[in-house]
Order: sequence, then C-alpha cells, then structure tokens
Amino acid sequence: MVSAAAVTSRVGFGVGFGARKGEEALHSQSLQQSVSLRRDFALQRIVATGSGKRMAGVVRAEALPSSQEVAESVPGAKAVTLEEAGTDSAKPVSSGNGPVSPKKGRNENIREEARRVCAGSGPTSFSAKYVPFAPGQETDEEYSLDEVIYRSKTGALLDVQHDMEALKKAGDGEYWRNLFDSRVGKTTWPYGSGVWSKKEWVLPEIDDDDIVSVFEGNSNLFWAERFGREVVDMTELWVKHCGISHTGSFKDLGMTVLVSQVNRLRRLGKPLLGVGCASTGDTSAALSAYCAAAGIPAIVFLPANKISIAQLVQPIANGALVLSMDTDFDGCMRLIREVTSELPIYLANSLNSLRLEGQKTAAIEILQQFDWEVPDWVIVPGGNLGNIYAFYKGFYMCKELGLVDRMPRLVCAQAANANPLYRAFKDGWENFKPIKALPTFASAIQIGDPVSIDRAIYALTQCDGIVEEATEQEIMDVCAQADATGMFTCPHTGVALVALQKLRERGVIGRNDRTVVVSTAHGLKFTQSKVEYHSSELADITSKFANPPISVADDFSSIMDVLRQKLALR
Ligand SMILES: Cc1ncc(COP(=O)(O)O)c(C=O)c1O
Ligand SMILES: N[C@@H](CCOP(=O)(O)O)C(=O)O
Repeated sequence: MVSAAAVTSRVGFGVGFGARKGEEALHSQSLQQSVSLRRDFALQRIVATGSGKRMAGVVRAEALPSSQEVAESVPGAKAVTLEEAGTDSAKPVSSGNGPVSPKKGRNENIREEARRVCAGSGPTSFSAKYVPFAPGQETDEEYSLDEVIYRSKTGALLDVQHDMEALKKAGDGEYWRNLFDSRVGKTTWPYGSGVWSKKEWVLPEIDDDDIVSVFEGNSNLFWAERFGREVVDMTELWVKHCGISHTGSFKDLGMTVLVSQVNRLRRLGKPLLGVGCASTGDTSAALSAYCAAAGIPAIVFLPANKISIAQLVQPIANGALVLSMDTDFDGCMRLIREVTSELPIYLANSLNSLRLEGQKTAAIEILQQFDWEVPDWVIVPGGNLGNIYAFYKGFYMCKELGLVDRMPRLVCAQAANANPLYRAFKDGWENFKPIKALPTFASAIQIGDPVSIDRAIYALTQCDGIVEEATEQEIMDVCAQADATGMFTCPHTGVALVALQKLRERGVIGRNDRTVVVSTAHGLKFTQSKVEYHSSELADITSKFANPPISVADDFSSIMDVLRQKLALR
C-alpha cells in the first residue's frame, strides 16, 4: 500500500521478482466484427459555462479546461453560458440497425467506415431511459439518458430501463444470439468491443462516432481444471477473467459506456468540464484511461496509502488530476458526491447506473461463451455492490428476451474485514447497517457503506442468492493455492474462491455444478502481498503455501546440491 508521494516499488526477496516489469505487461485484448453498422447525425452543438471561477480553491482549477477550451476541443463547438445551455438539449436523430458492412476502403479508418456504412440507415427503434430503482413499483418518473442525474426525486438509485417490447419485437432469442455471436472476433467499429457488440442492449441511441472504446470485453472464460479437481473437488469450475482487460480490471466494461455518454453530452452542449470518481484503485485507472483516450479531463479521489502502486501509477500516467486524501474509500465517495453536485464534473462511480450497463455484458458474455447454456452458479466479489447487480441484470435480460430459459444462482463474496452485505444476509436481509471497513488484502473492496446496497439485495433475493465472507488468512492461502495451479489471482478473486470453498464444504455447491468464479482484476496489480506471503513476512498470517526463491552460490556443485534435494534426485 502506497501513497501518491511515494511512487517507488518495494519488491522484497533478495533475488528480485521483476514485479515492476511484470506490472507493465498488462495488455488489452481485442477481437471482433460487425453485422450492422450505422451512423446517426447527432447535433454537434457544444456549450460550456463560465463556472471555472467557482472551482478555484476546491480543486486545481488550472488543471481543468476553461469553457472556451472545452468548446474548442470539440468539433463544431461554441462556448455559451450555463443559462443558454439549459438542461434539455435537442435530441439527436437516432440510428437504425444498418446493413452489413462492406469491405473497408483502403484509406478509411474504422470510424470512417462505420460512418459510411451507416449513413443511409434509418432511426433505431430501440431506446433506454433512467427510472427510479424501485422494482415492482409503478412510477411516472423518468429521465432522458442525456440528463445529468444520479438519484430520483426521493433520493433512490436510478436504473437504466430499456424498451423491452422493442427489443422483443426485433427478434426472438435466436435472433439476438445470432446477432451477438456474429460480432465476435472482428474489428468493426464499435462492435469489436465485447460491450458494444451488445450496443442495442447497452446505449442503443448513442452515435457510433461518440463511442470511446479500446475494444474491451471478450475476456476469456477458462476451465480451472486443476484447482477444481485438487482444491475443491469439482469437475466444472470456470473462471471468467475480467481482469485481462485494458486497465487490468472489469471496470473498463462500465467505463467505456460512461465516458462515451460524457463524450456525447459534451457534443450535445452539456457544460461538463470533466469526469470524477472516488476509487480504491480500479475505477480510477479505468476512468483515467478512457478520459485520456477521449481528451476529457479526469479527476480522481484516492484514499492515501490504501491502493497498490500498479493502481496508483495508472491515473498518474494517463494524466488525470489525482487527489490523494487522508481518509478511506467511503470518505472519498462522500466528498466526490459533494463536489460533483457543486461543479460540472460528471460522477463516474457505479452510483451512476450507466456504468452497470457496460458491466452487465460480462454476464451475457458468459452465456455466449457456454454456447448459451446457463451455469448453475456465478460467484462475484462485492464492494460498492454495483457489479453483483450488473451480473443479475445481464442474466435477467437474456432470460426475458428468450436467449436462455433460466437464471444462474448468484453468490456475492466479501472480505470479512469489509462485510456489511454479509452481515445483512445473515440477518435475513433485515437491518442493513454501514460499517467502518477494516484494511484487507482485497483492498479494492475495503468498502463499508456500499452505494448499491439496494440493487445488491434485490439481485440476490431475486435469484436465491447467497453471501459468503473470507478472512485475511483464507484469502492469502487460497490465492497461493490457485496460483500454484497456474492462475495469478488478485485478492478479490481470492475472496470469491474462498466463498466457493466454503459452499463446497457445506455441500451447497455440488461436485458437478457448473460454477463460474468472476476474477475481477489482474493479479499483476496486487503483487506486493504475494511477495510478502511467499517470504513469510505478513504479520498475523501463516504462509502455509509459501514458495520462496532459494539463494544459491553461483557454482555448479551448489546448484546441483539444491536440485538433488528439491527434485529428490540421487
Ligand atoms: C478488483 C475489484 N473487485 C471487486 C470489486 C467490487 O465491485 P463492486 O464495487 O461493484 O461490488 C471492485 C471494486 O469495488 C474491484 O476493484
Ligand atoms: N473498487 C472500486 C470501488 C468503487 O467502485 P465503483 O464501482 O462504484 O466505482 C474502485 O476500484 O474504485
């Protein structure tokens, strides 16, 4: 755990593990294609306000662009006042489902190709809007996705509601399965992304030109054969590796959607000077990368000394405005909410339901990767609790629209040191109480007052879900065990694996139940605790599965002695 002031690596082991080099090796993955491309002719009016003055003294105002700069940075923009801007910009003409893409022209880039192919297509029949998150309750309250709003009139969370009738009318389950399958493995804009290959179910009305994507998603779902067999006695254990992603965590899935919508809002003239979040390290990394790709300022609030170096260096390298604070994540979250309600900075945490629209595509991808067969269990580590709802929503939409005929059961896994949901579950879902979360190796889920608590409880109760917890000792041991079978787990994935172990021990999950553990981040973001575990340096932790390097003199006979002993040679 490090502070912004100390960006130096402390690796350990005299022989050196090369951890820093490895951390840099995170890479993005891309696949893909298209079937239909389209372009709508969105209004390209941009406005900005004179609010820069109000920002001075709150954050480093000079790091953010002036209204004139915002206007100048967007094609066709002109600077106007907040009053002129109003809140209800005219709606763009929406796009249709478009024809199959012909071959790309020699001098065309993929955006230009998408523009050309879609120029002739009509308006899309799909739409989505914000409604209060109040399942089962009738309400007339609704908002356009082009409004900047995070809560309902009563203060409830919002949800993105799709026009399910229009989606049903477009085709049956087979139609959607075929459409989504046809887009995998290509580089057609924007369907080369695992998120945007499901565009009709994500942000159906956004202009392809506004999309900010690094072709995220399409992460691998692999059979964890040896861990399954040797550690939990299972035949069908799978890991969905959402951490093999552009910034090393599942946050990319939601951030491409949120930053694309911000891109659109700025083009439509909303006076947004930047995008901000509180973070335990992964949200800030994703936000900074997507904002940097789009040329939009990012502002991140981080709890000092509570995130890894690999996480901290990401927003720094991507040019975000990084504010390191002497508080925990919950403190940062309170502050970013205050700041974003005062300044024209868009809130990027999962309180903002746009994020979950991208994250839900991981659930759809799991079904797709199983050739549309439904697994029995899906285990997701939970912190701020947006992701567990996102998974529920992805599975739910697939069932509602006929792609599959049932839902898997969901398990949310929490660190015992940060377990407010687990406590509520044990209490029969009565009396949820926020807690003060304690430090945990699973530092990205050290959250005591999760913003999506209502969404999580709803998701879990709808699918007969379960909540489990993992102690620090259990997390470190299971990560070492998993790594020894060829994985390289982050501690949050460890929390999910512990939940699996416990549910197997109690016989809740059966030996042959097809089970997916969601790995939420890349292990290379969290190397320090592994180094300390394997060198038996962790206070209060017994390193039962330690595999430290052996120091050996650089001569043949010393090396042979060690090999004889370790490999039981005679
Ligand atoms: C690596 C990792 N795993 C799991 C989570 C938990 O996700 P959520 O906050 O949506 O519950 C987070 C962030 O909170 C995370 O960064
Ligand atoms: N683990 C998260 C915590 C914030 O969650 P969010 O999904 O609400 O942004 C992080 O990496 O910051």
